[in-house]
Amino acid sequence: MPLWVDKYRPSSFDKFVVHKDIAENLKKLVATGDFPHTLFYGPPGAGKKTLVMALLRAIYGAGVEKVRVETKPWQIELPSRKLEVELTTLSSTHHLELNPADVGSNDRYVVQEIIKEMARSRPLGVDGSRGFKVLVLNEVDRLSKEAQQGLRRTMEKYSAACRLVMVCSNVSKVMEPVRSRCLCVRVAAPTDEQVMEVLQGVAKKENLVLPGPFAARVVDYAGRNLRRALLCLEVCRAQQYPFAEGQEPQRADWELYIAEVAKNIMDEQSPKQLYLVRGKLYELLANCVPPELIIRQLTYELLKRMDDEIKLETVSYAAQFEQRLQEGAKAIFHLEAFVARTMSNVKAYMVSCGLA
Ligand SMILES: Nc1ncnc2c1ncn2[C@@H]1O[C@H](COP(=O)(O)OP(=O)(O)OP(=O)(O)O)[C@@H](O)[C@H]1O
Repeated sequence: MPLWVDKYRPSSFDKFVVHKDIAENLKKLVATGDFPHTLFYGPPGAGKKTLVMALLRAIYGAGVEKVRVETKPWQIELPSRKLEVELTTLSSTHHLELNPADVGSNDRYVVQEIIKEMARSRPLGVDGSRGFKVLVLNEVDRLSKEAQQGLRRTMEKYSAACRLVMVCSNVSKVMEPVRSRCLCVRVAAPTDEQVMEVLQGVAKKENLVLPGPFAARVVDYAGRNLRRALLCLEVCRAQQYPFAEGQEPQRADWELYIAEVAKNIMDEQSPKQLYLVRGKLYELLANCVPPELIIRQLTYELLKRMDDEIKLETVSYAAQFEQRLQEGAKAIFHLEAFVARTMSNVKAYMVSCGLA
């Protein structure tokens, strides 16, 4: 049984509930018979992947949905040595999808090699004209600078044989020369009203009665992330149905853990407490919670617990340390520095109020 997020993903542009305007424009673009390299960017759960899938379907028809998942080694000839990297790809006869950042520092070779290989096997159109294949690259914001430079060169060289469709959440980490060679499509987070509309649509198709106050709580919990909203609704459905008006969405374990870290920071500000919090941050990282998500969620939980006077400063430091996180290598340094700075601010504020 597919999850609701997959089951109710609109497959064609006409069925879109949100981003109808983008869908309409892409539809017109495809109708011209060609389209440029495209870069979709926007926050998690905003609907980027759904747009990419609908775009592929609009170009090639339902055939693109018959995909093969393969993990195969790629042999890459370098001037000095032979390199072998293993990469998982998802492909149909018309397109290939991959996550080049998964191969770490070898990403630059992978990007060039795969595009070259694709260009070699250029498909024929139904009328005998030479068609093009689409290469979908996910998380291009995680690609190294060298890989992005390679991408830019290959994009130009093979533009007749293949089109790139790139997806990322942080567009500022994609270099300007790549961005300027693409049609950049901003996929904004849906509004709370739109998330509600999607939830109501799914509830209707599943024949569920969705009480207003409960639905509003799910929307609030989702924080304008459609995937989160749908997953939450499905979990709640499994836990208790009929839904109760006062039913609370179940929060994930990592979220509860971060809430506990925020509580630790607000309870005591000392080197000993910082040491305790460091252990918990390591635990989160070891469980593959992305550092950017940790800092964002931690800030959110801290704001709930602190006085208005220090909120602005906390947000400003969170932004500063998040940027260092993006630029630096060791996430734990920046996370811990943010915690130490917050503890220091909270302590100074309490002293100034005569509370400590
Ligand atoms: N336009 C839409 N109308 C209705 N539902 C949508 C729409 N776009 C997305 N959804 C629903 O939201 C879910 C999440 O969307 P999607 O996977 O496209 O997000 P994303 O931006 O690619 O997220 P991430 O960056 O985290 O991978 C989809 O599985 C689908 O069910």
